Amino acid sequence: MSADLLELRGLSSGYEGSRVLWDIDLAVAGQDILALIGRNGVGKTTLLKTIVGVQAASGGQILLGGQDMTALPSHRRARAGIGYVPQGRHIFPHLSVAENLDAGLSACGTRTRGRRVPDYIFDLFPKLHEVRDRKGGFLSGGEQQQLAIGRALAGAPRLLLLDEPTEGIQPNVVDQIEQALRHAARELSLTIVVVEQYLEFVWRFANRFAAMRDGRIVKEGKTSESKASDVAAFVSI
Ligand SMILES: Nc1ncnc2c1ncn2[C@@H]1O[C@H](COP(=O)(O)OP(=O)(O)OP(=O)(O)O)[C@@H](O)[C@H]1O
Repeated sequence: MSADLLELRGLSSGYEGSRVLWDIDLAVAGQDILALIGRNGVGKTTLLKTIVGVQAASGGQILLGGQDMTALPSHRRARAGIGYVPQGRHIFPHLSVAENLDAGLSACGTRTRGRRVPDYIFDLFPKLHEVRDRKGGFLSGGEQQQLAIGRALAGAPRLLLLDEPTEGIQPNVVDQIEQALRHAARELSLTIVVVEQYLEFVWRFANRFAAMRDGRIVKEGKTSESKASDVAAFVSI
């Protein structure tokens, strides 16, 4: 069993006047794929944003490989190896695919050291190579998702945070994305935390799950030791 890559200790966070996360303790071992599940509004996105530093923690600690990230700004966390694919993808619509990927390198400071977008991004997502000169805004939803993942992987993160990667994507493209992520996880020794409502995908892709309710983690386990139907109550209304 590898040591924990990500550790959250008593993590709290929220927005002006409303606390959303309450004393979250979570340990994610190196190369684990952990799915965060839960109904709309329980705080899954807020948890990812707090880990990545887009949202400030109001208490507790975030450790990556034992190093305290809690007080670091998000660009320093990106340099330390945290990659993030936000919900809704947030690609730059007026920039080309190649420029979007370049932005992923800049975000983690590697562009300044003269690196180019690594070839493995195009090996993982051959479609991105085909459309490398096309503006991001002209891509299909599935292509945009591949681009958002490629952009996050361009900086060779250790930890990849994915927010609902299958949302609004047709099943055959979900399969392609799943295969590419699996391949990337293996080749790049990635640890992944994925927010996902689509339990079939979770049970194929993740080896662990953590279910959230009202800003707290209320159930955790291995996907191999439980059934998707056991946790369906945490995602359906
Ligand atoms: N920018 C914001 N300002 C104020 N409140 C917010 C903000 N973003 C989210 N919230 C609130 O925080 C709570 C948790 O939202 P969050 O998006 O983290 O939930 P979620 O589990 O990811 O839901 P979903 O599955 O719908 O994305 C909700 O009550 C939401 O209304």
